[in-house]
Amino acid sequence: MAGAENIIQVRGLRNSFGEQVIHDGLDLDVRKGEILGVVGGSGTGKSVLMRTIIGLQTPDAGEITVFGEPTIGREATEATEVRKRWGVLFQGGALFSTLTVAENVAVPLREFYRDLPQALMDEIASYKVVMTGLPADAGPKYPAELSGGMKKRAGLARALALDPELLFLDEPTAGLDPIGAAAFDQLIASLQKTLGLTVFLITHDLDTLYAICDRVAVLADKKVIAVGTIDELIALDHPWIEEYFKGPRGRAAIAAKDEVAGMAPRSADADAARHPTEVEAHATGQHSQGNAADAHARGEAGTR
Ligand SMILES: Nc1ncnc2c1ncn2[C@@H]1O[C@H](COP(=O)(O)OP(=O)(O)OP(=O)(O)O)[C@@H](O)[C@H]1O
Repeated sequence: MAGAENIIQVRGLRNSFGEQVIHDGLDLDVRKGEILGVVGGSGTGKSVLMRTIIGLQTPDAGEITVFGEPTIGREATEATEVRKRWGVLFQGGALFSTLTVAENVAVPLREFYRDLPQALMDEIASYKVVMTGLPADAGPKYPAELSGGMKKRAGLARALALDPELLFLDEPTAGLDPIGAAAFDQLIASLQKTLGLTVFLITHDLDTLYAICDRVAVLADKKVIAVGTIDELIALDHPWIEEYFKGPRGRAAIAAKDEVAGMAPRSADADAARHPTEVEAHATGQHSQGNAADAHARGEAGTR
């Protein structure tokens, strides 16, 4: 993929809240048409990174371009054209509880296309509802009437309202049961393929990483310490990465993936050995996260 077009480019990003430095010298490229998984221990700043890329958080320093347009320090009104080209599924879905599903989906349409006739807005909303696998009668329902999985789908329908080219997903499968999570993974993969989307996907879910991500970016030590395929990452000598992918959950995820593929069980080491790394990594050997992977896996709500 050398020379692939970067849809998102982050350089030298620094974010802090008071004394707490979240990112320092963070670089990241997201390539056109890929599903990039973003992982890291709790509090490493995955959501803050996403919020900064989409312009909801102003960093102390750094440069970010999305579709070649700078997003930092621009008023929402200035960046309208580029904002229309992405959709966001926030953690937990972030639906407006007083609006129906269809009204939630119509929110971005109202924001960007005020003059759109109501009938057309309704039609687009119903189409997006069905597209995300919700029953057609989900449109008039309120979020409180939906299951967790349905809420995620409604949030995804809203994220797709403007036919985006780029999708930001913040922990889309958190809190879903394994079957619901696997179904949601497949929905993302099939939408990505059908619509040719580029996807920035924050997750703690190893099954999601194995099932649908083309590459994975690892956040630790205030930076993206490595980016690559899982095989490439596993081949790196970094304690957090090793523990994350080769810990109990990592091994279970590999076994599940192999079972789906009808392959004999193998180990993460064997996986890595098949692909000697050429990772585009900034693997630095810094490892202040220590046992974060394990702690993270234990504390994570995802049940897979
Ligand atoms: N608006 C804010 N004001 C102050 N601190 C904040 C703010 N937003 C985030 N933080 C802090 O920044 C750090 C990174 O938060 P963030 O939500 O990005 O972590 P994360 O990697 O997404 O974590 P998790 O995996 O638990 O969701 C945390 O310590 C958080 O408390």
